[in-house]
Amino acid sequence: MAERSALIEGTVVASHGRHCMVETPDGERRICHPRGKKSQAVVGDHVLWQAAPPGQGAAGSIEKVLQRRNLFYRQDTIRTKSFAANLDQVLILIAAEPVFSESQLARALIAAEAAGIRPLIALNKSDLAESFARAWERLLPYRRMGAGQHYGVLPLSLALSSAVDRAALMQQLTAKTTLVLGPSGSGKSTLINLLVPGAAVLTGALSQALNSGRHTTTSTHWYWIDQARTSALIDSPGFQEFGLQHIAPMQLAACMPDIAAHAGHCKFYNCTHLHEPGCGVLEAVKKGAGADGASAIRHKIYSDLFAELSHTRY
Ligand SMILES: Nc1nc2c(ncn2[C@@H]2O[C@H](COP(=O)(O)OP(=O)(O)OP(=O)(O)O)[C@@H](O)[C@H]2O)c(=O)[nH]1
Ligand SMILES: [Zn+2]
Repeated sequence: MAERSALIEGTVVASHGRHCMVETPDGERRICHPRGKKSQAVVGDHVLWQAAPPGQGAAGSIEKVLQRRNLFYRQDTIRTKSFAANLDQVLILIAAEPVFSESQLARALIAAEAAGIRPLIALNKSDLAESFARAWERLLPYRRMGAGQHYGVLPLSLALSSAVDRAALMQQLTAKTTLVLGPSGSGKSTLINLLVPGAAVLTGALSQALNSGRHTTTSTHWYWIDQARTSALIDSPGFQEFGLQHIAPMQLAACMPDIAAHAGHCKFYNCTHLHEPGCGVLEAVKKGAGADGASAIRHKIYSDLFAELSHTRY
């Protein structure tokens, strides 16, 4: 029987289907396959892997996925998509154009809250003055949440003011692992290329290695953004159709900080904030989007989601 080689620690830095690229602490990278269903890993996972026995190829095997600090995922009625594990924050990049879907933004933020991961919002293309002003206005409730140490919105002009944006982003990203999400066209590639010169070439090579030579862009990638390899960005597709089936309707309010802020004032402890008398949230909505009120649009997103998550529960 061939002697089993030692277990080596590593971090998953790319994944495609069942194939992973694992990086050791000293920066060496190796393609690994999971040993069984239990060792199915996602980008950001810390794993124990093993080299193949001599003469059996270069690919290693993932023997164990170490306990996760968190997992960012979405879930529709039939499928779960895991984006990445062990994150410090999720950066949601939207832009003045194309016009972003507030429902999609809200869903991603709720998923982050539910997983206990800090969300950040950045609004790109500030050079498109008129549409930027409109988008900035739409983001008022989210900018307000920023005042309470929550979200805040970082204005960017990635294609134009690169040095300024680079500094502003590095301030947020240094010494952290950050997942970047955003709708198509918001500037994700521009952002990655600004922080990781040569990223496109890197990604192409990784995708080819993992996908047996065929080029693909539908995988998740980890990039170091500093020499010391303490700050990382993870680029992942799949911002659309952000299912939240893993969240119970009664858990929703706690995942929306501006709604939660008023939920403590409700008459009933199990208030749904939809129709009850003496509801603190409904009273805040009546006051409007002022400083002590709540946004009607945000409450509409809340009630639509509440209905969606209630209907599909069985
Ligand atoms: N006006 C303006 N255009 C920008 C800015 N940043 C990026 N763009 C442009 O927006 C378009 C989309 O940028 P990408 O970086 O390709 O966006 P993406 O999010 O990677 O898009 P997908 O590849 O579709 O996922 C490109 O034509 C960029 O040149 C900006 O600050 N201002
Ligand atoms: Zn209530």
